[in-house]
Amino acid sequence: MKNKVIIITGASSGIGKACAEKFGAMGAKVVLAARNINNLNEAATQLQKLNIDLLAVQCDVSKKEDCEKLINETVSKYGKVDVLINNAGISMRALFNDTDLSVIERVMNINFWGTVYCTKYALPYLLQSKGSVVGVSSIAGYLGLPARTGYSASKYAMQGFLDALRTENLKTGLHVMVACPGFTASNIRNTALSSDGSAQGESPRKEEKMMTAEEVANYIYKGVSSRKRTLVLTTEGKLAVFLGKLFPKFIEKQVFNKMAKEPDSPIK
Ligand SMILES: NC(=O)c1ccc[n+]([C@@H]2O[C@H](COP(=O)([O-])OP(=O)(O)OC[C@H]3O[C@@H](n4cnc5c(N)ncnc54)[C@H](O)[C@@H]3O)[C@@H](O)[C@H]2O)c1
Repeated sequence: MKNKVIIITGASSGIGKACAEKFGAMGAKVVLAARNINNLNEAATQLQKLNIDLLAVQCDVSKKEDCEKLINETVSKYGKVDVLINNAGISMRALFNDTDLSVIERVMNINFWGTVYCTKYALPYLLQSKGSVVGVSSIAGYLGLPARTGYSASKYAMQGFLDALRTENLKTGLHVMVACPGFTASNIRNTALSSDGSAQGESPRKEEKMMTAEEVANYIYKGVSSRKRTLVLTTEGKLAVFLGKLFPKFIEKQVFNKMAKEPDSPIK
């Protein structure tokens, strides 16, 4: 990764920040993209202390013009793009029947459209470098998770988009990877949207028992380096994806029962 230029969206926390640290530590030039300027500056300061060569760009991935600016500023500073990691994401927890449509739209705008916009503007440069596009998806992109209709829809859509892009580019040298972490300790469950669009403000799970963002970043780093097609990161996840294809009704029941047991679950 020495001197490769890596753009990471949602890079001020969790998996995105851990990826920035990992790729930066391996000699890459890292472009941090995040919405909140204070969080972005804080992450940039921490990474600069590790002597990582970086550019910080304020970017709300749900806005086309921000994504275009992100790619333009990257190319102005570094002259190329080698890897784009579409990591920015938001979740939700509410039954569809109770959920305001604006919640589903917001989740789609960030998780799906954010990926499409960034990829669109970066693609000419990625084709030149025969680089990599990564989508940080989820098991929710393989299985329809209850109380996560918008989240599952956004990750299925992201995966469909990236799978089609990969097929379209079989002869161009572009590498496309879908990474599906299992439960990973982060803010994603705290910031998940409720039925009215407010943040949940708490996690229904024991975060300390989950994979760490650093572990996920190591897998993503290895996946990009060896140009893997997909990464499903936990044994439980691998099993669920595999069995979900063979025995969909059985897996639906398992998923329902498991998620109905979460302390604040709306599923009955
Ligand atoms: N943590 C998990 O259990 C888990 C599991 C599977 C997949 N994922 C996926 O991993 C990715 C990273 O999530 P995380 O777990 O590190 O949580 P996180 O909340 O720490 O990271 C998400 C990042 O995206 C940013 N973001 C949200 N909306 C944005 C926008 N409009 N523009 C730019 N940035 C925006 C957030 O500010 C945050 O920095 C997400 O796409 C998530 O869906 C997480």
